[in-house]
Amino acid sequence: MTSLNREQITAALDSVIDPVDGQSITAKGMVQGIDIHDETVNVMIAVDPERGPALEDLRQAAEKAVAAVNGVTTARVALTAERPKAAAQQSTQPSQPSQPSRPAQPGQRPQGGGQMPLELPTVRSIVTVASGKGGVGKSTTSVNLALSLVAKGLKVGLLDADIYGPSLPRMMGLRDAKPVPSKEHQGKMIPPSAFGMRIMSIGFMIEEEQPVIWRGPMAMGALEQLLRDTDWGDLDVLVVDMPPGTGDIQLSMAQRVPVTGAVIVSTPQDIALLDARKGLNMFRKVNVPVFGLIENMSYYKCPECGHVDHIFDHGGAHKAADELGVPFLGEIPLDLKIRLGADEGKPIVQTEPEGEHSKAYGLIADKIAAAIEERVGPAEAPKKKGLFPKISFK
Ligand SMILES: Nc1ncnc2c1ncn2[C@@H]1O[C@H](COP(=O)(O)OP(=O)(O)OP(=O)(O)O)[C@@H](O)[C@H]1O
Repeated sequence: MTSLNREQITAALDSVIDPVDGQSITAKGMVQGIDIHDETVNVMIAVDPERGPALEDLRQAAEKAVAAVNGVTTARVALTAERPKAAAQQSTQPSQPSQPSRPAQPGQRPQGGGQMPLELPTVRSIVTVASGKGGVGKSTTSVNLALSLVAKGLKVGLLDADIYGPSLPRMMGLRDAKPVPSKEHQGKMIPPSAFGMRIMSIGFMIEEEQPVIWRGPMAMGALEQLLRDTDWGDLDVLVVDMPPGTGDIQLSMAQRVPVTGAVIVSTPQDIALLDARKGLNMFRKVNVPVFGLIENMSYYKCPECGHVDHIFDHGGAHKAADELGVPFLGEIPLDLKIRLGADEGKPIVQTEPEGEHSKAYGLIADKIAAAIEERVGPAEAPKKKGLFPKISFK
């Protein structure tokens, strides 16, 4: 069996012409994502929503071109609509048509391929939490870091972009919660809140046990919709729990979302670190600043006697960070309380805010907040401790 590659698909799409100006859709940067799975190829093409209905012929031509590639048995092409700037602004803030004092996209950077980054005018900064592979504790870290940023007085939102295994509804104790349509901002959803944060997850739309089979373009489309159609309110920082790995979805996510900075979570094992390096390279490729590496499950401290055991090779992430020239943000121990808290919807930073683990998360959050401030300036709202209601578990 021949294995397909992106070059073959891109070459086929070169021949698909946009009738408006006679240019190839690849040359115009309209091809947003190519996802190859065995002999199935999914392609996403970004179009102006005004033109969407008129482009069915173009979509079919692209599908035909991809289907004709040797080895392709199924070709699917989807059109994805990018809202024009004015409309996006209007639907987010109908009562305040312009806000010149605040840059809409503080993390905006030059994009390759003519792709437009998404507009999120009420979000000052976006920090993605990524990992080269699954199961390293990326979601647990995202939740606890987001809570540490809340504790610093920042307005924080949390997006679960882990479409393969959305775990934030469970980790935030929001299993039965659902977003509700916003009365104020038409077409937007108000996401559930917990611990002073608005949280959006694909998990609110699907059952946790239901396997998520969508791939590439479909997944990216769903993610974009989650980001764009959520009423986030004014945020200092949106923390995005990325899907694990460094595939197409992660890449287009990093390209399409105006990310202020990325943090990479790794466990100390070598293999995970190799994956972390891939993650780092991915962000570098698309010019997203990497705020640094976090080593999770770094060591085990016996709760009885205080003895510290380095179950996995300790310090690998620190060494790798030095070698790769990115900051090492800190280490989080392997601890039963962290696991139980995450799995029971009671994150440790919330339940034990003064505990040593919360302090470890807090120190990392300080570095992230400083890195954000360096890029987008200080938070606009005066930092107030206790801005959000304190929630305690009985
Ligand atoms: N520091 C830690 N100490 C103990 N358990 C942890 C720690 N960090 C994460 N875990 C546990 O490890 C498991 C995987 O964590 P998590 O879901 O956060 O990983 P992930 O990288 O987001 O995984 P996936 O990519 O599969 O979504 C969970 O059961 C979580 O409670």
